[in-house]
Amino acid sequence: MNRNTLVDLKGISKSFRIADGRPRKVLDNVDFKLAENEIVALLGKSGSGKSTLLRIVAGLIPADSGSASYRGNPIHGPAAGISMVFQSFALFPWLTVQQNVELGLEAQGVGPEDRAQRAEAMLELIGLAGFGGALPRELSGGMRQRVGIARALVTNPDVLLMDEAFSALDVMTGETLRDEILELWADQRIPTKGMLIVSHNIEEAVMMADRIVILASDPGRIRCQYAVSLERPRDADTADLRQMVDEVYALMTARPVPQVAVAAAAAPAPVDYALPATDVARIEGVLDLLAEAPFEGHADLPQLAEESALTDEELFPTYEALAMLGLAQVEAGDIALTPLGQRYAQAGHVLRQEIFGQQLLAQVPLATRIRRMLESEPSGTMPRERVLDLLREGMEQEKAVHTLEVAIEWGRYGEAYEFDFHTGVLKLPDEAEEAA
Ligand SMILES: Nc1ncnc2c1ncn2[C@@H]1O[C@H](COP(=O)(O)OP(=O)(O)OP(=O)(O)O)[C@@H](O)[C@H]1O
Repeated sequence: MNRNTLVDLKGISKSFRIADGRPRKVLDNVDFKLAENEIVALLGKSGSGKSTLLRIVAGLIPADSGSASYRGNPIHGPAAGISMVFQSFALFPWLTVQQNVELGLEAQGVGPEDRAQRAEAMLELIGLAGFGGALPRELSGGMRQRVGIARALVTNPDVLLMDEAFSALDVMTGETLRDEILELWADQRIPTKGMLIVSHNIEEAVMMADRIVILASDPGRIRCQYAVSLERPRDADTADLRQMVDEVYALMTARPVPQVAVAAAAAPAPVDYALPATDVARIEGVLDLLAEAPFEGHADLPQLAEESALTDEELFPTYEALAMLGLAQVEAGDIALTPLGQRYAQAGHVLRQEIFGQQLLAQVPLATRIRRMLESEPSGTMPRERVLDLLREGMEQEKAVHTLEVAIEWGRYGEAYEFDFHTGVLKLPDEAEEAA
């Protein structure tokens, strides 16, 4: 084994049982190494298995197959050299700050005096001197996460894992904390030799990591890697860094939007594609933002993200929806309204609904299919379960339910079909029923 390898994952696969008892593969044959002196960020869509991968490295859950080792030793349960910081802070509310930080040391059998001293020193290092006696609820979110970080660092971990450690904090607090950790790392004031972080925030990944690993979804696989060869400390406003953020955005959006059949096609269109997790309000919000100054219909994705109040996790499915509906095109880290998208931006409510419905039926096979099924029913109605059964042939229950919810919201807005939430029945819109 290479002496510099801290964590080595080979052929890792992991499935979870989903609601209907069927296994769902979350990670598929993942090979990954974390080397000494390296910070690696894992990026990927929600559900691509990033946290699962981190939890396998932390020894919190086992892989189904493949091998996971830390410094050459198989990982079977939490290893003494590996610590984790959680998004939710995961503090014990009834323990003081000092007691929370001491917990990790207690688990390692460190004596009370030594524990107290080390916890105090760590609290000082992390900017919490004097707060040892406070309870978590008396602290702000940023300070609570400092406690979470102190608890992870007090054991002098060789490897630090961070699962969206800053995403529950406001932007400024998150950035300050992130920069402080990077400073401790760069000045070698902590003995940590490697970090593996999960993030939803592309800029955060570029600011922190030496290497970014992008996971594909369903099941999670390593899709590509990106080296961030910039000196530290990094400045978010330099041209080099912006360029890299752009490139990572481009990689994240490189997924081809499925080429879909039009409504007039003779064969029923496939409906095994999960619809993006977004709603009409977001779709129109992003479209309006894109249409306005300074973008005027064309934007660099990171810039658009900065201007919008949405997270990357909310934006990506929305871009996908805009592209699916033929209202925008996403290419190489840029998004541009199509001529139809421009028209949509200028339209009033009624015309918007009309364009939405027309595009939905022309571009989204599931909507077309629902409409055809309704048209072939003498009553012009059917229970939602019929669509769910159809969706379940190609995807698992959770995704099928979610996809149907999206299809219903979009379909109701575009007046492609109606839905009665009390009875769970889908129905042709009145005018279509009269025409049928
Ligand atoms: N203990 C579990 N039991 C069943 N399913 C699980 C469990 N843990 C995770 N999953 C499922 O596995 C998939 C991957 O989850 P994971 O949290 O690893 O993804 P992620 O990429 O970290 O997502 P996010 O960015 O939303 O946190 C999800 O569909 C999730 O619902």
